[in-house]
Amino acid sequence: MQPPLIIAISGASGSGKSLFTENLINAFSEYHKPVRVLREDHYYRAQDHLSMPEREKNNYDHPDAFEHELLKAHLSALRSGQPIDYPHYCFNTHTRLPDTERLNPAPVIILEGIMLLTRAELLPLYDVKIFIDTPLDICLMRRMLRDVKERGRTLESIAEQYEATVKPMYHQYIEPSRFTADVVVTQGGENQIALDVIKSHIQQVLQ
Ligand SMILES: Nc1ncnc2c1ncn2[C@@H]1O[C@H](COP(=O)(O)OP(=O)(O)O)[C@@H](O)[C@H]1O
Ligand SMILES: O=c1ccn([C@@H]2O[C@H](COP(=O)(O)O)[C@@H](O)[C@H]2O)c(=O)[nH]1
Repeated sequence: MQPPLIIAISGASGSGKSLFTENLINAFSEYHKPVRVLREDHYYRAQDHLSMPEREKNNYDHPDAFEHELLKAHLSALRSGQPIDYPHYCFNTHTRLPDTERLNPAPVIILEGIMLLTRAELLPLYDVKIFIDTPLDICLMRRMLRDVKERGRTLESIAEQYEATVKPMYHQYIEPSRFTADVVVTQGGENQIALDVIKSHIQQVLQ
C-alpha cells in the first residue's frame, strides 16, 4: 500500500486553519479519496494532576504544551499502515478525555495546528506544509467570538491570556515557523485560489 500523503496546516489561533481544512476536504470530495483529519489540539498534554486554577494559568501557546512525541509516533504508524488511538482533549477542563478513538490510515491525512511547523523533527514527516497568514488583530477578534461561544471563556480571560501568552508565543514560535512552509496562504480559510492550487498539486501527487 502507498504511504499516505500528509498535509500540515499551521498558523495562529483564529487564523482560519479549521475553515481552510474544511474547504480542502470539500475540494477533495469529488476526487473520492478518503481524507483523515488530525488536530494538534488533541495532543495537548493531559493535566489531570493539576487543579483547575493551575490549569488555567498554563501556557498553552508553547510547543512543550503538546505531546509531540505521541503525534510523531502516530504519524509514523499511519505511514506504515497501522491504526492509531487518537486522543481527545477538552478545552473547558484543559485536559484529555479518558476515551481515545481508533483511527485507520487513509490515503490523505490533513494535520491542523498552531505548532506543527515549529518542531524540526516533525517537518520531514509532512509532504505539504501550509501556513495560514492572517493579521493578528483579525485572529484575536475571531478567537474572542469563538471562545466565548464554544470554549466557555469570558472576554476578560481571553484578553488576559492573549497578552500573557498567545501574542508573545506567536511572535516567538509561530511567526518564524512560517518560513518552513511550502505555501503561505493569505486571506484565510476562504482563499479559493490557494485551495485550487493546493488541490491540483495533491491530485497530481496522488495519481
Ligand atoms: N475568512 C473568514 N471570514 C470570516 N470568518 C472566518 C474566516 N476564517 C475563519 N473564520 C471564523 O473565525 C473563527 C476561527 O476560525 P478557525 O478556522 O476556527 O481558526 P483556527 O482553526 O485557525 O483557530 C471561526 O468561527 C471561523 O468560522
Ligand atoms: O487548554 C487549553 C488548550 C489550548 N488553549 C488555546 O487554544 C489555542 C489553540 O487552538 P486553536 O484551535 O488553534 O485556536 C491556543 O492558542 C491556546 O491558547 C486554551 O486556551 N486552553
